[in-house]
Amino acid sequence: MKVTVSRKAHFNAAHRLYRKDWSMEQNDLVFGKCNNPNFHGHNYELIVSVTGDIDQETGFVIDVKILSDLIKEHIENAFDHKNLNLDVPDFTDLNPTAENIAVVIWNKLRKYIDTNKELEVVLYETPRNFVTYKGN
Ligand SMILES: Nc1nc2c(c(=O)[nH]1)N=C([C@H](O)[C@H](O)COP(=O)(O)OP(=O)(O)OP(=O)(O)O)CN2
Ligand SMILES: [Zn+2]
Repeated sequence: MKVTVSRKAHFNAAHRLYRKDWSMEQNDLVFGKCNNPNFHGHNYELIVSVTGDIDQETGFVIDVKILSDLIKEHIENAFDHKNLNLDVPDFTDLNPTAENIAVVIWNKLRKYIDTNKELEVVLYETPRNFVTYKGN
């Protein structure tokens, strides 16, 4: 019997969507206003879900406090009030799209979640735009 436990979190961050190897014109064409050289910001909303069997002794799939602490330490502390392009090494050579941010978050958390449990990341960049990554 598999059960999913989810924890919500959020962080504010600035970013610019562009490729260093493209001209300004090409970046404008593809990324539009998101290519603003002065950056722009989002209030990101994150939902991290862990799916697995219920431990018969504790009744937990995963202790939500442990999940919350993992998100705080590895995601919020790294991303909150940061410029993703300039302050976060993961995006030095990776465009900080919602898709790429979700994959980076998943990879950061995966190593702390038991291998017999599944991990899913849902990242809202705006109230209407969100992406999902499950590791494949
Ligand atoms: N596939 C993706 N497309 C876009 C991404 C992305 O990460 N993945 N990101 C952006 C920009 O970051 C942009 O800032 C998104 O904002 P916006 O288009 O303004 O989104 P809203 O939901 O606020 O806008 P409405 O159209 O008013 O709903 C663009 N594309
Ligand atoms: Zn944006």
